[in-house]
Amino acid sequence: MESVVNVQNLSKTYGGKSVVHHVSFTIQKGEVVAILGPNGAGKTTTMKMILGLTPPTSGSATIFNTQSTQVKVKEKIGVMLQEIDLIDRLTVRELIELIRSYYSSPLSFERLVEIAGIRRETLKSMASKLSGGQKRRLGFALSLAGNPELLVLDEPTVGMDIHGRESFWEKIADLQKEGKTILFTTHYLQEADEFADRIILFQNGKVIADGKPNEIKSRIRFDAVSFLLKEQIPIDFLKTLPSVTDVYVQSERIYVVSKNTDDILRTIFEQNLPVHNIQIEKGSLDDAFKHLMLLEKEHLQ
Ligand SMILES: Nc1ncnc2c1ncn2[C@@H]1O[C@H](COP(=O)(O)OP(=O)(O)OP(=O)(O)O)[C@@H](O)[C@H]1O
Repeated sequence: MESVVNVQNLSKTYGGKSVVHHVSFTIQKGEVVAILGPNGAGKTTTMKMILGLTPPTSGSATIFNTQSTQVKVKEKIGVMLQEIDLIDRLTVRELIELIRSYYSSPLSFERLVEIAGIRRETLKSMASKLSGGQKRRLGFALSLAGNPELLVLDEPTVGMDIHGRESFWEKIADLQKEGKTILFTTHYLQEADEFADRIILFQNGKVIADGKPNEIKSRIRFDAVSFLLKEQIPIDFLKTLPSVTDVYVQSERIYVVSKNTDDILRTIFEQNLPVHNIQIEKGSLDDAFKHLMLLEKEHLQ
């Protein structure tokens, strides 16, 4: 198989703070891969390092086995970042034509307008005056202008309405059938699950799981025992119990995350811990993912 993106031990530090930490993965031709994780997990920074827009502190990233800053690679990549800077005083039509003119074999104007779902009446509008959703569509058209082999999309559906999202994902599926490789970031588990062949799960700048959506979903599902404290006691020792993967506090309730909730209950009773209102949480997938997001926020504070 042909490797399209190759990331080896990639790290980025901003002002002494590690935001991407020894990340490695390879993406093969024709894969649709989601980089999934909560806000601030390091998804955009990783993407920018892959694209050569931000230099890594250490490690390396290549596209088609070449540094992405080289022109011959740029011809093969289409990119849509979160903030779309649109040149002032150009209409949508003029901007699409301008970007097409940079490439040796661009997609036709009509095809771009059709794929991106841009309405005919929008073509005469000033690009910089478009709504958020319309800007995203235009950004999608521009990313495809050069008929790229690799599409890199940062949070592509933010700001799109439900119909916009549906048609966007249909087009992505069509592009995959044409053999294109697609890498996108998202913080929606559902989006990654439904539309990617593979999910690379980020947390706190690290890859914590990498696999097919079903594998990832089974990784993040969790059970927990939760309780309130009758009196303040140190709870850190709970983290050292063999089956425990996490202990956190939310609205005064202590959550002890473990695949073996019986073990936790036994410890509570054997040690006669001053707790009350004990609950067994059999987390749904959505809860598990929200939990992951919440953890991220607490770690950042
Ligand atoms: N230029 C920068 N200078 C300093 N810190 C930065 C810079 N860019 C990103 N960061 C920090 O790096 C961390 C990771 O940010 P990044 O944008 O990569 O996360 P993300 O997973 O893409 O999140 P989001 O979904 O919010 O874009 C954050 O804590 C962010 O504040």
